[in-house]
Amino acid sequence: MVAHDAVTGLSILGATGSIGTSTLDVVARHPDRFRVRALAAHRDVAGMAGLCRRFRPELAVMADPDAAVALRRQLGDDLPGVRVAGGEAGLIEAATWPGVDCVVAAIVGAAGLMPTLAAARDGRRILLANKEVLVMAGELFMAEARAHGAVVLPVDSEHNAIFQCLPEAYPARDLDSLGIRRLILTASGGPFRARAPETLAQVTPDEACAHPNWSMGRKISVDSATMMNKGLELIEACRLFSAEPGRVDVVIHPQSIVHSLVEYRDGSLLAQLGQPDMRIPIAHALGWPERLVSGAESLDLAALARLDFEAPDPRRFPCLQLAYDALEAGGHACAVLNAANEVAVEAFLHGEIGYTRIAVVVAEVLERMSGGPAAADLEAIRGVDNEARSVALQVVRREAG
Ligand SMILES: NC(=O)C1=CN([C@@H]2O[C@H](COP(=O)(O)OP(=O)(O)OC[C@H]3O[C@@H](n4cnc5c(N)ncnc54)[C@H](OP(=O)(O)O)[C@@H]3O)[C@@H](O)[C@H]2O)C=CC1
Ligand SMILES: CC(=O)[C@@H](O)[C@H](O)COP(=O)(O)O
Ligand SMILES: [Mn+2]
Repeated sequence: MVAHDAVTGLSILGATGSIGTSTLDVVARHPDRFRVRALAAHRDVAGMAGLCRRFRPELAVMADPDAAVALRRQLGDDLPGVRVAGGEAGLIEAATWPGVDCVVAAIVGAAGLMPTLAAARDGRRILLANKEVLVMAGELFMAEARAHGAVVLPVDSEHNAIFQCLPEAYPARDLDSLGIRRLILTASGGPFRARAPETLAQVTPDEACAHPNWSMGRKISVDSATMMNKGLELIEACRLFSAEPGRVDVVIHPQSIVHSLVEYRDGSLLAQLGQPDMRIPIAHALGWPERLVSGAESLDLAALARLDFEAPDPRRFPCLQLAYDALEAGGHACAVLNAANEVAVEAFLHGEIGYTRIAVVVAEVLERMSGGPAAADLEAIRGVDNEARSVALQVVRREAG
């Protein structure tokens, strides 16, 4: 076992969310090992105030400036030592706060791009849950991380599973030279895996968010239902592991026990299994290369009795096909896919469009913006993201009206 003599300073971006809460649950089990120095969220002032009282960070950031004012007021005289900041500048401050060794990137959506990129440029260790960063700006982000010596550890359960199944020589050697034939992402199939397709137009946001195995935020839960989540994860895998799209496959595994697999050239498949509990990949990434207690229960294989696998049906899950199409189109298509999906999911969650229209909106935006070159820099990426959002909003308004 590698000995550790220093306390690891943490910054948790998205601290009030599902990943943020699971991270803090693991961290609280290791008080001698971690010190929470910075926390950031959007506008959940009560949630953040509670975390500040419990973890006493040096910095607390609310992305919404009004929420930052409310947090300062709520903390009152109790915690004068906590600096409160707001806005995107505050998020970047949290990502680069002094004494932070490790940044947990767990903001949902494109809002996480700037702070996560700032952490990469500052050479911090990044525990990456925020897959949208890799989908919209994966090439730039990974290049910046490499250039500044930032280690990126995947928290997304499938990518963390793959990382655990790769040999130690990764990433110094590429997948081919390591004898790797395929990366296989498992997908639960979500709450509508077996539902009659003709009834899907009527499903409610709460039904779409009722994931059969995982408890997660609402945006990723809808993505799991449409299987856009697996599409985003396909792109995430290509970018994280420098894999060509043809080397990454998706298989439906309804139990979410096998979290993903690596197939080697000799035909061996290595898999990581565990309870569907995000504290496992989070603890793996927090402790890496050591292993930490996560709080997750052991897996009783005999009680499980069976593990099932099936091929995804592209007619039931058009969003997965759209992600394959965007990868194949290249250029700015993945950034367009991500932005259009964020707008469409938000519109569905607010009751503005039906569930089956999410794929329709994304497909139309991809078609209208097809053929654009890869955005060369951050400004260009933000430009594509903005344009795709405004095209998506036009489509949503037409659909809703
Ligand atoms: N949940 C899971 O099990 C998994 C999640 N992921 C990924 O992790 C990320 C987080 O997911 P999850 O925890 O489920 O999401 P949640 O919705 O539960 O939490 C989102 C977090 O991000 C914060 N946030 C939202 N918008 C902004 C913004 N504009 N600026 C700053 N902070 C913001 C929220 O703050 P506030 O509470 O104040 O709104 C909250 O802390 C996503 O990218 C998801 O795809 C990946 C694998 C598994
Ligand atoms: C926990 C996690 O990593 C999620 O991304 C999960 O994989 C979602 O489940 P689906 O397989 O249904 O997308
Ligand atoms: Mn996942």
